[in-house]
Formats: sequence, C-alpha cells, structure tokens
Amino acid sequence: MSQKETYENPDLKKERQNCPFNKEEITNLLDGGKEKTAERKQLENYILSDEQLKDAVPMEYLSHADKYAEELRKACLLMHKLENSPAGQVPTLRALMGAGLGSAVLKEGNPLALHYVMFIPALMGQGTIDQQAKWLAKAYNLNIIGTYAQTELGHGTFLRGLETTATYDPNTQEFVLESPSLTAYKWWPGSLGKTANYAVVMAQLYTKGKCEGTHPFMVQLRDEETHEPLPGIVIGEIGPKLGMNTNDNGYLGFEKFRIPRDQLLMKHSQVLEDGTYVKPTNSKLSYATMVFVRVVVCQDVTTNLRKAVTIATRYSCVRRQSELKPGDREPQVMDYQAQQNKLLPPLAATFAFQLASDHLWNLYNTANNNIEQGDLELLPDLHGLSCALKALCSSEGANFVEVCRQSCGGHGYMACSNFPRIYGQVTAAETYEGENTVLWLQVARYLVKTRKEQTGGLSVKYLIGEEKGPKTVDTTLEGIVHLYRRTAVGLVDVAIAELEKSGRKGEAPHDAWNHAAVYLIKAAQAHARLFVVESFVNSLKVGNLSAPVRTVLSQLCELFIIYWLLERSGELFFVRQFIKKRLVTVEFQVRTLLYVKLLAAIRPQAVNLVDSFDLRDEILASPLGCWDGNVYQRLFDEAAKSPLNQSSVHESFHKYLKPLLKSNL
Ligand SMILES: CCCCCCCC/C=C\CCCCCC(=O)SCCNC(=O)CCNC(=O)[C@H](O)C(C)(C)COP(=O)(O)OP(=O)(O)OC[C@H]1O[C@@H](n2cnc3c(N)ncnc32)[C@H](O)[C@@H]1OP(=O)(O)O
Ligand SMILES: Cc1cc2nc3c(=O)[nH]c(=O)nc-3n(C[C@H](O)[C@H](O)[C@H](O)COP(=O)(O)OP(=O)(O)OC[C@H]3O[C@@H](n4cnc5c(N)ncnc54)[C@H](O)[C@@H]3O)c2cc1C
Repeated sequence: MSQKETYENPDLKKERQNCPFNKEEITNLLDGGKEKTAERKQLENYILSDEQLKDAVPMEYLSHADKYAEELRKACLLMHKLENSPAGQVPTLRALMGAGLGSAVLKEGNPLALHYVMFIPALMGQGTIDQQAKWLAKAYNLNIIGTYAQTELGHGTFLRGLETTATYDPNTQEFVLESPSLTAYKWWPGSLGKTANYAVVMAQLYTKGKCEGTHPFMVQLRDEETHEPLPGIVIGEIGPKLGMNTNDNGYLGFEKFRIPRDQLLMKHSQVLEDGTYVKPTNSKLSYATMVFVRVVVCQDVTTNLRKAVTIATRYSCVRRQSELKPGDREPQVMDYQAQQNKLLPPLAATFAFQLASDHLWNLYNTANNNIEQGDLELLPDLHGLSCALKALCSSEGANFVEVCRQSCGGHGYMACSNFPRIYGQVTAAETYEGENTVLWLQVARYLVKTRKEQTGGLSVKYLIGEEKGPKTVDTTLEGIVHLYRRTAVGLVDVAIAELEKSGRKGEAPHDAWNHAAVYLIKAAQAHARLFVVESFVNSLKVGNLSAPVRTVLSQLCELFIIYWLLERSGELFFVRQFIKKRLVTVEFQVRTLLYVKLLAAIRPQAVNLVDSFDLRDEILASPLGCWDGNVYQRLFDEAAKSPLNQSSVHESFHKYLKPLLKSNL
C-alpha cells in the first residue's frame, strides 16, 4: 500500500489477510497499466508532500469568501507546481482537475476547473488555426483565464431559446453583444464570478438582419491588469450552492459590448467582412464542447463513487453493532446481509462504470479525429452514447453515494465523513452539462429513429433487424445479457407503439412525444444499462487477467447485472411477451437465489477490493475511510477542530443564554 501506518485496526488487518488475488493487478488495471500506476503514485507524492497545500482548518469553518480565497491560493500554487511535475503537464492537469488527486487539495471545487475543462476545449474545438494560434498559448500559459458562458437565467436546456445576441456591424466589422432582458443574463458558468477574465460566450448570431442561431464568441470580460470588469460588462457571483462552493459560478450581462469580427470562433461557421454568413456542415458542431465534458464527467463521477464505496466499506468492517448470534460478540456491520446488499452493488458499479466510460472515451477520440477530417458519421452515436452514460453514471452514482452515506449510520452524516462533498459533486453532474431527463429524451430520440429507420451506429445495432438469441430462460451470463437486450428492444417498441397510438388519435408529433415521455425515458435507461452490462461482460472475455482476479471480477459482474435486473424488475412487465411466457417469474426466482449467494461470496474480499483502488487517505479525506481504520480516534480529532471547542464556555452563553436562564428564575 502507499501508506503503512503503525496502527492498523485488527478487524481491517484480518480482512486483509489471505487475499486470494493480487491487489496491485487490479490497481494497474484501473490505472491503465503498471507504468501509469507508478506515474500516479509519483505525482501523488509530489503534490501531497507540499505543506503549503494542506488545510490549516477544515473548510466548513471558513466563510464563503474565505473558502474561495483559500482554494484559489492552492489552485494557483498547484499551477506553479505544474512546471516541474514528474508526470508531465497534461497527465498532471487531468489528475488535478477531477475527483481524484485534485480533490485532496481542492475539496469544494477548483476555481480554475472551467478554464481547463471547457474554455480550452472550446477554443480547440471551435476556433480556427489562426484563432488557436492567437489564444491557445495564452490560455495554456495562464496569461488569460477563461470559462464557458452558455446558460442564462431564463434558459439552460433549450439552447435555441438563449436570448443573448451578437449582432454583426459591417461598418466597424464588430459584433455587438447585448443582454436584452434580465433572463438573458448568463447565469451559472463556473469560475465566472471572480476568477475568469475571458469567456467563450454562446449567443444568437444576427447578421444581415437574420438570426443564424447560437454561436461561440471569444470575449474579454475583465481588464488584464486590474481585473476590473470592462465597460459594458456586468459581472458577479451567484452565491452558495448545495456543493462545489469554490467553483465561483457567476452571472454576466452585456450592455452593447463590442468585439472584433474575428472573435466569433469560426472553425465550423463564419461571418465574412461584408456580413455574409457561411453555414457549418452540421449545425450541432457548436455543441461539441458539451459532448467532451459529458464524456469526462462519466469518469469523474466514477472516481467519486470509488471514494464513497471505499469509505463505507472500510468503516463497515470496523464498525461493530447489535447482535447477530445471541450471546456472541457484536458483529462487524458488514456481516449483515442487509449491509452487503447496500455496499456490494455500488462496489461492482465502480468497475462497470469505469469500463463503460473507457469505451466511451475511445469512441470520443475516434469520432473527434474523424470530425477533424470532415467525417461526421460517428457524431450521432457519440451524442447518443455520451448523453446515455452521463445520465446513467451520474444518477446511479448519486443514489449509490447516498446509500454509502446511510450505510455509515450517524457518522456518515458528519461533514468530515466527506459524504456531503462527494454527494454535492455527483448530484451536480445530474444537472450540469445537460439535465438528465433532457438527455434521456435525446437518447430516446436516437433509439426511436434507429428502430424506425433501421439504421444507426454501433451502440444501437441491436435495434436493427430481427432479434437474435435464446427465447427461453438461460441461466448463463450471456443469457441474462440477452434478457437486458430483449428488454431494451421491447421498451423501444412499447414507446413507438405509444407514439403511434397517439398519432392515430390525431395528436401532433410533438404532443405524442410529450405523452410518451414515461415510456421513452424507460427505453433510454434500459439502453444505457444494456451498454454498461455488455461492456462489463465483454471486458472480462478479453484482457490478460490472472485467474484469481478474473474470478472476483466475474463475481462482481454477475452480482451487478442481477442487482439491476432485480431493481428494475418492473420494467420487464412492460414487455408483453415476457409475461406471456412467465419468463419474469422464473427468472426472478433463479436470480434472487444467485444474487444472495454472490453477496456472501464477495463479502470476504470487500476490503481487499477497495484497497485495490489505492486511494490515499488525503483523497478519501474521511476519518471513516482511512486505511488504518482508526475511526473513533480520528472522529475525536476532527471534533477538536471545531471553533466551538476552543473555549469551555462560548461567549454567546453570556450574551444570550444566561439572561434567558436568569429571566426564568
Ligand atoms: C479531466 C477530468 C476532469 C473532470 C472534471 C469534471 C468536473 C468539472 C467541474 C465542473 C464542470 C462543470 C461543467 C458544467 C458546464 C455546463 O453545464 S455547460 C452548459 C451545458 N448545457 C447543456 O448541456 C444544455 C443541454 N441542452 C442541449 O444540449 C440541447 O439544447 C438539446 C440537445 C437538449 C436540444 O437541442 P436542440 O437544438 O433543440 O436539438 P433537438 O432539436 O432536440 O435535436 C436536433 C438534432 O440534433 C442532434 N443533437 C443535439 N445535440 C447534439 C450534440 N451535442 N451533438 C450531436 N448532435 C446533437 C439531435 O440528436 C437531433 O438529431 P436528429 O434530428 O437527427 O434526431
Ligand atoms: C454546478 C453547476 C455548474 C454549472 N456550470 C455551468 C457552466 O460552467 N456553464 C454553463 O453555461 N452552465 C453551467 N451550468 C448550468 C447547467 O448546464 C444547467 O443548469 C443545465 O443544463 C440545466 O438547465 P436548466 O437549469 O435550464 O434546467 P431546466 O431546463 O429549466 O430544468 C428544469 C426542469 O425542467 C425539465 N425539462 C426542461 N426541458 C425539458 C424537456 N424538453 N422535456 C422534459 N423536461 C424538460 C427538466 O428535466 C427539469 O426537471 C451549471 C449548473 C450547475 C448546477
């Protein structure tokens, strides 16, 4: 392990004895190879050994403004350290922006995150070679700091409804940016409140008196020297949120603010000097930055889930409570089947989500390279799959994090458990970068289109042609994956039947769509789940795994796909042929039995599995989840940091309570 303590809780020590598999093999698998593990560890040592990056007091005790200032201090220090990073700049940046190493230093969100996660990708994806030459080096060198300003007070989802205008003036060859109403104000962009001095702003482009839709513009917001907002720019921070409080989300208004013509990012569409508009090959290319973030969010949510599962699993093996066998010592709570039922599915999910996210990342890179060459064929599949996995990983991830918190009883409710922060981050991902319901409906649109037109990308091939595979109950892993596939196909057919029924009643297509939303969303979710289970099963078929690692991963895989099947059993009842053949009843009996057996089989390896994640204590940031299991002492040490414990009697006693007590005498 990366940290050997002198103390080790005896229960955890026992859990770690006789581990049947090589933990490092799993660590390497998750990191992407032995060399990557070594690189990550070296980077962690480099960053986490720096005393200046440690918190003097827990963040919870700081004011909103002090929290921001403190995190900005650390974020800037991290950027200074980039130069000498042993891992190279790009891998270091990746590690520092997300839920892994970065979160050990910046616990409530990185004020520079949007610069790297959206501003630079937007410049790369939307800017011409000349525009990139002008801005990218400045952005990389942090001469300028940017954000991505799209959402407005009145509209986040419906991008065609954005109100900010950019009107071309051919006389001066400038665009005039304007917020025509209060609801047109940009509202939400991260880093916008106080940190950024530039932004890629999405606005409705008007030229020659015609609106050409939303387009990205490079806009300077603040003076590069004084950081004061430029004349015509109204800017501020939107206030405290459920989580991510140091991402300084902001608002932004334009009062006839002029920018040169060449600050329209013109890779896909242009406005010529005389105001002539040149269309893109596909109008959705200006949405590409969002696609990139949806892809990386899947990975980020998975890392957060791994943290939650590690904390809850270790704690559950240290915590002893109640009586299992009359007269016996109180058992580790992990020995209750009910607790295993809470924690082993999310543990399995961390593997399932990572494998699916890796697949999506590969698709993104291929599709993006093709798009650079002008080939857009993979774009619909990339859009469909990134929406599906972003929505699935974030919604299931948030539910699982909450279950992990509950599994730690009262101590899980402490701020220092780190569950509130982890939950704050994961649930944010349910909303940002496309609200999940809205994304499910985008997925459904793709599925319905594929099924009806019998053409679509790789992720939806199963919807094309006749259904293949066994028609009866098949107890193999392949058999159960096939059941997922039949459910997914069946639900798309049910949704289409619903749309057609409404059509026959004379409803317009948009009304029919709205009235079929429940079915459409179920179909989209079944599709996403099918993709995840298929990725998990297929990944285990290939790869150079040792027999013990393959065994434990196969158990997790089987547990996970049965868990989802049982959880989502209601959906099978939508597919009429399943009921007709009594398939559902038989399937459930067989599966429940196997599920319970798998819980017992995996239970002894739970701690070893979370140890394999190799998450340092600084990253877990929770007294409940530390490697040594010294939970109670650490909880006491955390309580000692409370400002209310710095004196035996607080001054407010004399001010308020004492007079009240006296008055009651
Ligand atoms: C390195 C690790 C780091 C990890 C760090 C992570 C953590 C970082 C911390 C903080 C990050 C926070 C970032 C958050 C940033 C934001 O939230 S930015 C704002 C994001 N906003 C949204 O996502 C808005 C959601 N809305 C939309 O995407 C669209 O408006 C819509 C898709 C819902 C609808 O658009 P509309 O124009 O109305 O399209 P439709 O008519 O519905 O569809 C028309 C066709 O276009 C296709 N399509 C739609 N979108 C795309 C796309 N992106 N790409 C490709 N194609 C697209 C759609 O399928 C339709 O096709 P057909 O006509 O063929 O059916
Ligand atoms: C932490 C955080 C960070 C963010 N960072 C940024 C940023 O950096 N830059 C940026 O530009 N934006 C950012 N956002 C904004 C974010 O992208 C939007 O909030 C998000 O896209 C949802 O849009 P909305 O708020 O308009 O929700 P709405 O669309 O108003 O959603 C409200 C409800 O209406 C439903 N709904 C809406 N449309 C439909 C439909 N067509 N069919 C069915 N139901 C529908 C939704 O499902 C939801 O239940 C951030 C948001 C958060 C929370």
